[in-house]
Amino acid sequence: MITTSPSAQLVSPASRTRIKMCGFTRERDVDAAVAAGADAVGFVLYAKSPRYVPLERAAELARRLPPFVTPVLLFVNEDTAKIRAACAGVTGAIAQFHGDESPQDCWAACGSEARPYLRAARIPLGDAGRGFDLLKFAQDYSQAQAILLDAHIDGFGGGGQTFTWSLLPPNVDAHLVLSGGLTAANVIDGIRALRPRCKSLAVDVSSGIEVPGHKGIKDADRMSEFVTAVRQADQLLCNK
Ligand SMILES: O=C(O)c1ccccc1NCC(=O)[C@H](O)[C@H](O)COP(=O)(O)O
Repeated sequence: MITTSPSAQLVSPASRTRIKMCGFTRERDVDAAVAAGADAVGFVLYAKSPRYVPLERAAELARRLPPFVTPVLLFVNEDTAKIRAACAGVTGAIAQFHGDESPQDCWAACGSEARPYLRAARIPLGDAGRGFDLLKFAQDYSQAQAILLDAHIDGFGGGGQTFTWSLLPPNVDAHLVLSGGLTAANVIDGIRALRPRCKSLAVDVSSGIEVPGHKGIKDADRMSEFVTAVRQADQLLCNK
């Protein structure tokens, strides 16, 4: 017989928020992310990023992943042939396009090979976010597995900044990944604000699980705290 404590709550599968952690460079951090409960682990293949890892290194780190934890390869305006080769070199990888890639670029690199991909929507900070047409973006990139919402910053991504979630449209016909400046302290608010607006919501974090001032170096405690906060959000929404 299975018993639970009186306070234990079952989380329905539909409300388990998937978690992607991004910008890994070290073995121990990948292992800690998996131990903490990450569903996906991202590697930045953009040479100008402080979190850049060459493809061979990304492949080596990704080989540590157990089944059902997905490696995600990040690209910024990369050549189609290089993207295809990179994805082929990392078993089970999906791609994340974080630059100015058109729907046709994404399709040529991944869609035509039936490989899932995420498309980043870089949303202007503050009130300027009002001008971003997410409905059109989601329609334009309807072949993407999900639209990853990030803050528009110099350097494309990993900036640790939040955009204004409340300015997003109330109904988006897409799977969304909330990203940009998430931490254990704000992710519950983010999930509560966004989950009702889309088909499904996952979250993505990089700076918020790092040792402060050390890009690409992750902190095991921060990763655990982040996952704990996401699970709290799931419980809160489950009980509503
Ligand atoms: O992380 C980078 O350095 C990076 C560079 C260029 C393009 C994308 C990059 N990261 C993308 C991510 O998926 C990050 O997780 C996302 O931007 C959120 O980052 P943060 O605000 O630091 O949590």
